[in-house]
Amino acid sequence: MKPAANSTDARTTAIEVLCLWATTHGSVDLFLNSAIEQLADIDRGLAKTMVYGVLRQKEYLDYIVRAHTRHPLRKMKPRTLMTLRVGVYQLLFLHRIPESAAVNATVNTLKAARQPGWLVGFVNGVLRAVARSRATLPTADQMAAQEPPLLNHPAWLIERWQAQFGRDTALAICRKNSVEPPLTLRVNSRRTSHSRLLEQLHKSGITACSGLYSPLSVVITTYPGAITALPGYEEGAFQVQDEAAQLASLLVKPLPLRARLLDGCAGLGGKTTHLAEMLPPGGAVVAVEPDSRRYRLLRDNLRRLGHGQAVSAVHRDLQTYATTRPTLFDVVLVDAPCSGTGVIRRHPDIRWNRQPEDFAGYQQTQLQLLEIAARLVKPAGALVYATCSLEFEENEEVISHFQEKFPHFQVENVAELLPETAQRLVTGTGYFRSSPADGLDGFFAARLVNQRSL
Ligand SMILES: C[S@@+](CC[C@H](N)C(=O)[O-])C[C@H]1O[C@@H](n2cnc3c(N)ncnc32)[C@H](O)[C@@H]1O
Repeated sequence: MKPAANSTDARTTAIEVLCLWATTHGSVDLFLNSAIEQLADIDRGLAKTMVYGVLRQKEYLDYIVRAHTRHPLRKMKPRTLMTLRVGVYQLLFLHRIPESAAVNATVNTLKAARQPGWLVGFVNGVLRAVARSRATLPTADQMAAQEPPLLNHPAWLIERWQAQFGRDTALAICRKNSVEPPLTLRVNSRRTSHSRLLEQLHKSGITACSGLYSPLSVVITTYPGAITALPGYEEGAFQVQDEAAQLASLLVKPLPLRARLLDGCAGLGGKTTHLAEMLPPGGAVVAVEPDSRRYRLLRDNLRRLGHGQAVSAVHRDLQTYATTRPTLFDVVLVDAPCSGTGVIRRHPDIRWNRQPEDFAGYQQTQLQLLEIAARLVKPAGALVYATCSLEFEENEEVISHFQEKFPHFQVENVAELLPETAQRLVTGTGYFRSSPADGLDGFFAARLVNQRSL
């Protein structure tokens, strides 16, 4: 059977992206975003599903490949190994794809790449053998539950999490990271209401419900299409954002009338736009982002969500912005660059890209940003520090090092700022800490108040 040209494109794209990732260990999202541009919507979704799926199940897929060939995986070229992984992933996880299409279309990518006949025959043979035995193969869930469990994470990271959180939580995090997370939206309360957005989604046949933790959240369990095709997208009715990130932004409250806020690491504006929605009358937000691609997307988001007036976007780094000596702010948010170990379920390459020695470097950057930000906070104002990392070095340790130099910034317990449903995510010290084990992205956030009086 000859596969449709488009489905071959999705597989070729997935394999090319995975090969590029394997040789550079760069961000798979950046590779994917540029590679899928020329694909049709349906193929974009399939290419992304295969790339993310292979990264989430890499060790399990390798276990299955190993069981069907005597050829050592470490001696295979990246294209061979990635083609096998993409093929096995389709056979064992994408049940909507017929077996013959999964095998033939995957093998055809090798022919299109002018690979030698013996290699095409080898990959074809392995995939057909997996297809024949698939009813009797152990599932990924069974392998994750056996002793020792196969968890699709590097051993050093599992050990690190076991030391920090205990064995049960570490294993729960790994298991959650191997499953596709839901798509979560934050309602733009300036444009629509929670119930209206839910109704709009239901009318379009999309199953959605309220989240468990954040009152503004709408959770869509399965949606294979493009975000831009969701009803309400163009009108700015929502922002895609995990519930944990939505809760972290609540730490900027309470805000005085005409409050001035600084988002010191704005990124694409996930939190900037939330801050704009919380602003009291006469308030304003300054959003700083040095990366050109992110800055452009930040501007797009501000326009789409209708915050062009209230937010001034600044294309600089925080250090340079601070040298302009701006008027001091009521609240400064530092949502710092970090290892991202809390968002591995959404960015599955992170688990394979990080190394144990990376955390010290992140800590240094985070402390530097926090110290610059602290000098921009008004007396009696607040500094909110957040990361999407699970690591102690990037969170609690950053706060304690910061306080050694800035003892007039005192940690404030954030329990009162969070909804009842999120109280269990407040630590004994008064920080906000979520984990994939709770069904959320892993976030840390702290609120520090400048005790110097006016
Ligand atoms: C964790 S992301 C921010 C995510 C964003 N707040 C959101 O909610 O969507 C950190 C951001 O900090 C930016 N960044 C890196 N170095 C910076 C610096 N020196 N000053 C300001 N921002 C910086 C990065 O480009 C990145 O966009």
